[in-house]
Amino acid sequence: MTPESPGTLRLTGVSKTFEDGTTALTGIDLTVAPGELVTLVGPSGCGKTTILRLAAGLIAPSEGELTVTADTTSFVFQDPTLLEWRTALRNVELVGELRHVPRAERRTRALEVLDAVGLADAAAKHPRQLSGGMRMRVSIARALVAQPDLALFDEPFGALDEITRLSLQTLLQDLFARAEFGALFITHSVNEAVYLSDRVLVMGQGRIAAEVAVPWPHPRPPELRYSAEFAAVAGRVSALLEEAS
Ligand SMILES: Nc1ncnc2c1ncn2[C@@H]1O[C@H](COP(=O)(O)OP(=O)(O)OP(=O)(O)O)[C@@H](O)[C@H]1O
Repeated sequence: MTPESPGTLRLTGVSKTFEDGTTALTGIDLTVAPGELVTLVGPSGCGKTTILRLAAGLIAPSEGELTVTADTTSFVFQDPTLLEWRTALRNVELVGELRHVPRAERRTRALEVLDAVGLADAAAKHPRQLSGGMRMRVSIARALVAQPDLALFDEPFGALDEITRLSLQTLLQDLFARAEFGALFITHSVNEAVYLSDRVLVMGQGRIAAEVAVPWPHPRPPELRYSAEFAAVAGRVSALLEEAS
């Protein structure tokens, strides 16, 4: 068997039953290839977060095999979890500090990434001085400054208003097109899943019920979301979601 390239996540026949007897997942087969963005959509309680927690190594499968071949894995959650007493810049720099990257180098890199997420002018601000969308941009910058080959996103835009959400979707897939990290992304929004990902996995209760390939290369223009071809793919995902629920 050849070794997997960095950025690969693979679950084979994975099941998860918690200590209280709840079976959250049964027979999950899932692969995220290097540089591929895969989304999971499904009704509340179908097991999306459990898959992400398995991938993050926070919990172990009850059955089956899970392999993560990544030098660096980053996480982005719905709550940006920033340190309130540090500026945006110093929140992003923290990753380099923990890795003992020399000060000048980590500062330069953090400024570059803040610029990439459109926050160059807000580097000196504290989290309380930032809007919800700006805080999420800092959280994304903190994830990307580590130069991950795999990134795990647990509904990062779920708490944001529609306009902010659309602009962060555009930003994320631009960053994705440039950095080419592999990603597993959870969302409740079918449009978000189709716009961002290469493949949408539709979940039913504890299992993957269907898969839809999304044909367009990254970066994708924001207007794609208003086209007939986009509506056709999103419609297919919605129908499968209804069937699986
Ligand atoms: N630690 C735990 N102990 C027992 N049961 C759990 C635990 N964590 C999750 N579950 C159960 O596993 C199932 C799947 O939960 P999970 O959080 O993965 O769903 P989800 O699809 O992410 O839901 P949502 O969209 O609402 O976030 C649910 O029935 C949940 O109650």
